[in-house]
Amino acid sequence: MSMVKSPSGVRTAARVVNATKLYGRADSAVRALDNVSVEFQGAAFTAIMGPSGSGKSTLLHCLAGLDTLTEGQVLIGDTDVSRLNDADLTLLRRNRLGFIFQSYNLVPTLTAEENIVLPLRLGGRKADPQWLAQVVTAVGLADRLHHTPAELSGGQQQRVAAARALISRPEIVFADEPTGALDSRSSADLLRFLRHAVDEYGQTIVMVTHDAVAAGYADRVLFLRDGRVVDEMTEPTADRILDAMKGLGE
Ligand SMILES: Nc1ncnc2c1ncn2[C@@H]1O[C@H](COP(=O)(O)OP(=O)(O)OP(=O)(O)O)[C@@H](O)[C@H]1O
Repeated sequence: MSMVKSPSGVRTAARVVNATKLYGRADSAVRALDNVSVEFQGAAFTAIMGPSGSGKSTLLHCLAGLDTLTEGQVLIGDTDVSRLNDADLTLLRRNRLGFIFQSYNLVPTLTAEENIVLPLRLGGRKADPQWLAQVVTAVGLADRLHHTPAELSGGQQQRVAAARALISRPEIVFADEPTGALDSRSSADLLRFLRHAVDEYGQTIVMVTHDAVAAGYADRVLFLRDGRVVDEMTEPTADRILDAMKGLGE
C-alpha cells in the first residue's frame, strides 16, 4: 500500500493541495472550492461539515476521483489523482477506494452477500472468507445474506453498502451523508460500525454529514464555509459541533 509518512510518523492517507473548483462559465462561475489545502490522516475518521453550498460534496467528490479540480492537486497515498487518465482513475476507485452514498446503489437482482463481494468480483478477486465473515458479523447482517435489497430495511441496505465499501480493505472509504436516509437507531448502528472499522482495523474514513451527532463519531471535524476550510475540531462532541456550526451561520 502506498502511504506517505509525515516527519511525525503519522500516515497521510490523502491530501488536497491548493484545491480550487469552479463550476460554470468564467463570467458566472461558482467557486465551490477556494484554494483548500488539507491532509487526511490514515486510520482516522474525519467528518466534513458546513452550511449548504459550502463545498462539502465537491471536496469529497474531487478527493474520491469522481470529479476534477480546476486547479491544485489531490493525492491518494502518493498517487497524484489529477494526473491519472480515466482508465487509471477507474482502477484507483475500484482497487483502492470504497464508497458509501446516501442512495445505497445496491444491485436489486443480487443478494446482500453478492452485493457485498461485487467490488472484488469486478476486480477479478475473491473475498477472504474470514474477513467476509468478520465484516458481515460486525454490520449485523449474518442472517440476511441471502435476501435481496427489496427484502431489507433501509438501515440494513445501508449496512450492506457499508460492508461492500470495506470488503476490499480500501485505503480510504468516502461516505457522503451515509445516515441521511436512516432513522436514529439504524444511523447509530452504521456509525458504530464505521467507528469500529477505524479502531479495530485501522480503516481510514472521510464522511460528509449535516448531522452533528454523526460527526461526533469522528476523530476530527473539518468545517467548510464558502469553499474554504474555516475551522477544525479534534475529539468532537455533538454539542461542541453544534456550537461551532452556529458560529458558521447555520
Ligand atoms: N455541477 C454543478 N454545477 C454548478 N454548480 C455546482 C455544481 N455542483 C455544485 N455546485 C455549486 O457549488 C457550490 C458547492 O456545492 P456542494 O454541493 O459542494 O456544497 P455542499 O456543501 O455539499 O452542499 P449541501 O450541504 O447542500 O449538499 C454550491 O454553490 C453549488 O450550487
